[in-house]
Amino acid sequence: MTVDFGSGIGRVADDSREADKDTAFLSTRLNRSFATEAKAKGSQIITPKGLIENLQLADLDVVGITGTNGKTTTAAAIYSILLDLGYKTALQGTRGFFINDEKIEEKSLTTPPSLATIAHMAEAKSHGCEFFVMEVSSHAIEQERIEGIDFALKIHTNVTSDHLDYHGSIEAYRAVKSSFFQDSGKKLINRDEEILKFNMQNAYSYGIENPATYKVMAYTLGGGVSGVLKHFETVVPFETTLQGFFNLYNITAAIAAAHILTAEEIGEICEAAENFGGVAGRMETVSEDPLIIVDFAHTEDGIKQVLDSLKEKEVRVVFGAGGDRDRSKRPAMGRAAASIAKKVYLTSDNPRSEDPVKIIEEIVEGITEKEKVEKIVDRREAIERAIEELQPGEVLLVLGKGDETYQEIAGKRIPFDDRQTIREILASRI
Ligand SMILES: CC(=O)N[C@H]1[C@@H](OP(=O)(O)OP(=O)(O)OC[C@H]2O[C@@H](n3ccc(=O)[nH]c3=O)[C@H](O)[C@@H]2O)O[C@H](CO)[C@@H](O)[C@@H]1O[C@H](C)C(=O)N[C@@H](C)C(=O)N[C@H](CCC(=O)O)C(=O)O
Ligand SMILES: Nc1ncnc2c1ncn2[C@@H]1O[C@H](COP(=O)(O)OP(=O)(O)OP(=O)(O)O)[C@@H](O)[C@H]1O
Ligand SMILES: N[C@H](CCC[C@H](N)C(=O)O)C(=O)O
Ligand SMILES: [Mg+2]
Repeated sequence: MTVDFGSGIGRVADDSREADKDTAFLSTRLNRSFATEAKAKGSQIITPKGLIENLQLADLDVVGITGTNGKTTTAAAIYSILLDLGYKTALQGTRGFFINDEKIEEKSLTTPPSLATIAHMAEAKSHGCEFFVMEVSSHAIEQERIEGIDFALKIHTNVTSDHLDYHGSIEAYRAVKSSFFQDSGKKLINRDEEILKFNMQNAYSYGIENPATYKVMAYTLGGGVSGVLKHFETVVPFETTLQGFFNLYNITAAIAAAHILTAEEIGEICEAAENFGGVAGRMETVSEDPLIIVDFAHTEDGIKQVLDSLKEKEVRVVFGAGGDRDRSKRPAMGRAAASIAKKVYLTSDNPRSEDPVKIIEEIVEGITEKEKVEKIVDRREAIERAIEELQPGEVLLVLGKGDETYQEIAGKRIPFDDRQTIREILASRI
């Protein structure tokens, strides 16, 4: 891509084929081998650090959130709190790019390539933003898409298991996540998890079970996650409309982050947190009666967390697993769902170039309670069957796609939205 930053550095490209004497070449880990070619075309070579300096972005406070699950939710909560407190803020992540409550770009990657992120940072600064909240994926850490960014705060949500196809092993995945936290900058760590290795300097922590800088002393989950937060001598209550125990971690991390980043009173921050309504497609109640919830759980831990948070109810689950993605998570997802749910309807979730029937079989391999399984390749039919069989008092969970608006089959994106599909099926039954 090429970005025109205007007067000063002017045009910058991260592809040697777009570089010339008027277009500087941003040299990164991914394209360094093409720098000689760009130079030969008369292009000035610049590094991400050099570009950030040139654009004078140092006073933009960048907040980076990483972890297997909860990045989008925690990032959105921080963004919402900071905006509510009156700070101009930008948000970059899985759902796209936003500035001061306005959507600027549609979703692409969770962490875009270096040049795109720096362009977003420049845009945020030109809109007067003080904060730039971004999700940092494990791919981005490994590929150094975040090179040159001096983070004001780095946040850890959790490290369970995903993307092992890319990283090769769970050890390699954990090492990549840990590598993000080795510098002496400010960091906020989930104390209830012991997987992450981090530099203790400037480390703050949050937790529910273990002693932490920001510690949840008591909580309730009914009707929305609420609790009492203790920070040294200060004890403050907070209330939210978020569903699920795991969201207690996300909101606590967000409150702690806002407190570390600003000079605001923690009580004010907790009040602002109450206005965060959650993220589309994450524990989104699509229908109250019958109770049907759509969630983006697409890992073993995500499924476990969502089911655990509804354990007082009988639950039916519709889900699949993505094609051309980590295959090792498929049986584990099956096991997690079938060990708690009354019935699982296995279906397609972006099979991409793979055979959806084979993906379903790989999920089934992890399930011992085979009598609980029904396989329906067509996702709409699977949802239809589950709604048909849903008994009074039960909950239907439709997992994996969240706010996605397509189903990717054989390289084609076909419009499909779980929430809309559920509404259509319910409407046709009246
Ligand atoms: C596997 C993977 O992550 N691949 C990423 C990688 O692709 P690549 O290494 O194949 O790129 P490449 O084509 O070799 O080019 C490397 C660089 O050389 C440059 N180039 C290339 C040719 C040339 O002649 N001259 C030249 O300068 C290219 O412009 C590019 O800058 O570098 C590209 C440019 O930065 C990325 O767009 C691409 O992401 C692909 C599209 C992708 O799907 N990635 C997914 C898996 C991903 O990153 N997902 C994560 C996690 C999702 C989550 O859990 O939330 C994400 O952050 O979204
Ligand atoms: N703190 C958490 N711990 C465990 N699971 C969580 C947590 N927060 C969210 N989840 C589960 O993970 C799903 C995805 O949440 P979210 O979109 O916030 O994560 P993410 O890390 O951004 O995911 P992705 O990498 O796919 O973009 C949720 O729908 C929920 O099922
Ligand atoms: N960030 C995740 C999202 C997975 C969502 C699920 N619907 C799928 O397609 O597997 C990934 O790209 O692996
Ligand atoms: Mg995300």
